[in-house]
Amino acid sequence: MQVQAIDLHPYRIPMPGGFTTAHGTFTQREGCLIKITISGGIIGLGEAAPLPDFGGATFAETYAALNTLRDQLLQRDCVEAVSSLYPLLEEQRYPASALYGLECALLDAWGQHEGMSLHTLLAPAGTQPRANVAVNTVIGAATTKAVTQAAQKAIQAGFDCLKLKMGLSDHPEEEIKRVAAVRAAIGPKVHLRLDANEKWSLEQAATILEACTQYDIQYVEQPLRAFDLEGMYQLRQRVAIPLAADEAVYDLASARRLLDLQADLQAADVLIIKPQLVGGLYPARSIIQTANAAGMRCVLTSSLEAGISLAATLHLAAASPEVTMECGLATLALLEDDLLINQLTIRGGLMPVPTAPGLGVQLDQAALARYTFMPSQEEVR
Ligand SMILES: O=C(O)CCC(=O)c1ccccc1C(=O)O
Ligand SMILES: [Mg+2]
Repeated sequence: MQVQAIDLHPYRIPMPGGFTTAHGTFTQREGCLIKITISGGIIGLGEAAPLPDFGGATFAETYAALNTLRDQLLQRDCVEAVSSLYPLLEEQRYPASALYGLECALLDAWGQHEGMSLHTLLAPAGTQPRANVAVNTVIGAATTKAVTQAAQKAIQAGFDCLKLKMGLSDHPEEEIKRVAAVRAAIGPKVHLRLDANEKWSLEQAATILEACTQYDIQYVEQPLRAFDLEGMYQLRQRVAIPLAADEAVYDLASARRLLDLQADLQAADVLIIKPQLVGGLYPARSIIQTANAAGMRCVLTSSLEAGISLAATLHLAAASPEVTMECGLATLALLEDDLLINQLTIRGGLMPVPTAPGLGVQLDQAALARYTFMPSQEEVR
């Protein structure tokens, strides 16, 4: 199982409707598709899609790192190559998304070689991976009317969990009214979570969340600035709605810091984990297990990447018995295309996990060709 070739394919996929957070609007997604060929002609797929606005490296840094790492992995045994990535992650020498993309491609190849699907490979001994993962949809529209309409549409499509983007208005009363309108539109049973993307001050957050307690909020993502862990701790004492750290989990070390604080200054009830940021499926799994042992819950989400990396996160969610809340994986529809031949589906709020060996997905070469772009000289270096 020797690594024989590593091919890199930078892609840029438009996001026709955009994705607006309190940080701004994504209108396209850039990443690098990774194809790793091992002996026997098996090809593993991975995707390095950094999120520079969320603490990740830039595309240029990630692409440069992939070019360097490629030379280090060629000719090595596939399993040994996977293990060689984790010390590099600990040393923080390379962007997390580069290491994750390579891990994913190597695990896909390994899984195919073993005839085992990734969720089976990843499932802890003695546990049975799930065949489907419950997912939430995200709603972020300009007006309250558009938001409630989108919420109703999502329910009709079968979602049982909605995430509402907040922080888009400067007036706390408008934010509260929006939550009230959505809860009224979706009825009492559907799970409702909020995401403020760091927009609020401690006082604003306390005002809005106290008023929203009556609307049965599952949790609120990142009400305060990513670095304000002390503020998060204080807010937790003041409001009953569980707080989730999202932007505060921008790499593996930051996730561990939140877990370390758990004992005395607990800054979050829930950790939002993105494999692209924490640097791999195994690192993500170790965070999930440590968090679970410490009484903190984790939710896995996409980084708005294409279907290859999204499928990998889906496999991990299916293989993580500790992850019981809906995962943020309903984001492929935001992209113009997802680079897969058989696209991942969502029915009744559930995403079926591919069952074929490895990732179980097939690359759509024509789609990749459509979205391939040439990085500048500087990025190739
Ligand atoms: O969590 C989800 O439902 C989808 C993923 C998501 O919202 C997201 C994806 C990339 C960057 C930031 C965010 C976010 O939580 O704002
Ligand atoms: Mg978030």
